[in-house]
Amino acid sequence: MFKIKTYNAISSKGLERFNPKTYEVGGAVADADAYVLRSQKLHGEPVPPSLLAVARAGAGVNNIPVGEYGQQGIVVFNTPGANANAVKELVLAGMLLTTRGILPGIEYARSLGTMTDSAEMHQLLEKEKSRFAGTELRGKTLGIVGLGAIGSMVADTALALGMKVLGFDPALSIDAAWRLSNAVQRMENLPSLLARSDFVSIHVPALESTRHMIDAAALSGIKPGAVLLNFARETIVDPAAILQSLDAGRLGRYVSDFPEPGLSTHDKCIAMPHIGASTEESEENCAVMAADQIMEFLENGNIVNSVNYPAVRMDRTPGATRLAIANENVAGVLGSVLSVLADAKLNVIDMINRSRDELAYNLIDLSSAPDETAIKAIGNVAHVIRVRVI
Ligand SMILES: NC(=O)C1=CN([C@@H]2O[C@H](COP(=O)(O)OP(=O)(O)OC[C@H]3O[C@@H](n4cnc5c(N)ncnc54)[C@H](O)[C@@H]3O)[C@@H](O)[C@H]2O)C=CC1
Ligand SMILES: O=C(O)CCC(=O)C(=O)O
Repeated sequence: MFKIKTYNAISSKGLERFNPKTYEVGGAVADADAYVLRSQKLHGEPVPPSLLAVARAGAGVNNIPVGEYGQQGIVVFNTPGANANAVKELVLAGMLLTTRGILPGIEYARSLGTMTDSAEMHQLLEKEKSRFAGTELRGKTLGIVGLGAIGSMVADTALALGMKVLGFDPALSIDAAWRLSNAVQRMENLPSLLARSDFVSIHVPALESTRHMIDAAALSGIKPGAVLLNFARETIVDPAAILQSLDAGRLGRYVSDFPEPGLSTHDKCIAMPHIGASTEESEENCAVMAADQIMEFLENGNIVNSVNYPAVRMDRTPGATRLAIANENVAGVLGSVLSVLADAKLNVIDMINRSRDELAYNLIDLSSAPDETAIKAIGNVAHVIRVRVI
C-alpha cells in the first residue's frame, strides 16, 4: 500500500487516479511515501523518513526546498503547462480591466439599483457613461518577460488581438522556442522591453535571480503610463518601488495576483487573491498530471517532469526486479553498485543512468530479487543517497 498525503484543495479528478486498493490518500495520512500539494509551504517543515516524492500540482515550486529534498533522495515534480491557459485568460482580463471602465462602470450601475423608473435610469446612465470610456488593446505593445508555457500563450492571445508583442527570455528552452510565435519580437534585455511596452506581463519563476527584477531602477526606464501585470510571484517585484512609481505617475497601473499590504488598496492597483490557476479545468489538469507522475515514480521508478532529478524512463522487463538508486553525481558510484551486484551473483538485464547537476539516478532491472544484505551493501556505497526495490 502506498501512502499519499495531500495538502490544499486537490481536484478529485486527480485523486481518483489512485487505486484505493493500492493507495491510501488524504490530508491526514501519516508516514507518506509522497505528497501532492499546491501552494503549501514545505520550507522548515519536518521531513518524514518515508517521503520519496513530492508533486506540485502547478508550475511554481518556490514553496518547496527543491535542492535540500534532492540531497535527501526526494524527487520533486511539477506539472508544466497544465495551468497555463487559466493564467493566460486572467492576464487578458487584467489588461481589459485597466483599459476599459469595467470595474467603476459596474460599481456605478450598481449604485443606480435603487431607482424605480427604467426610462429615467437609462437617461442618466447615457449621460454619465463617458466617465467610463477607455482605450483598445489593438495596436498597443505588450512586453512579455519569460516566454515559457504561460508567456507563449499570452503572446498568442495578444497577437490574435492585434497587439504588437515583444519578449525577453535569456534562458528560453528549445521546446519553449518551438512553441513561440515568430511574430514575437525578441528583446536583448529587460530595459529595452520596458521602455517600449504599453503593457508588461511577467511570467518568470521565483528564483534568487528573478528576485526584485522589477525594482526602482527598472521602473525608472519603464514607458510612462505603462501597465505592469504580475501573475508570476510577489518576490519578482519590489513593492516599495512599485508604490513609489505609481505615486510619481510613471507606472500607470499595477495588476497583481499577489496582493501586498499598502499596495493592493492603491487606486492604481488591481489585486487578486492568487487565482491565476483557479479554474476547474486547470485544477483538474494539474491534479491528474501530478497523480500520474507520482504513480509512475512509485510503481516503476520512472521520472517525468521533475525539477530536481533527471528525466529517466525505462520499460519494465517482465519478471525482473527493479532497483531505483539516487546518488550524488560523482564518478565511480555506478561501477561500485555493479560490483556489489556482481559479488551477489545478481544478473543485470537492463539499466539506465542519468544525471542532472549534482544528482544522478539509475534504474537497474535484475533477473532475481536482491536479498537484504545486497540492498544494504548498495546503500553503503559512497555517495548513494537512496535505494528502492520495486
Ligand atoms: N498566478 C498563478 O496562479 C500562477 C503563477 N505561475 C507562476 O508563473 C511562473 C511561470 O510559469 P510557466 O510559464 O508555467 O513556467 P515556465 O517554466 O514554462 O516558463 C518560465 C520562463 O521564464 C524564463 N525565465 C527564467 N528566468 C528569467 C529571467 N531572469 N528573465 C526572463 N525570463 C526568464 C524561463 O527561461 C522560462 O522560459 C511560475 O514559475 C509561477 O511562479 C504559474 C502558474 C499559475
Ligand atoms: O495552485 C494554485 O492555485 C497556484 C498555482 C501557481 O501559482 C503555480 O502553478 O505556480
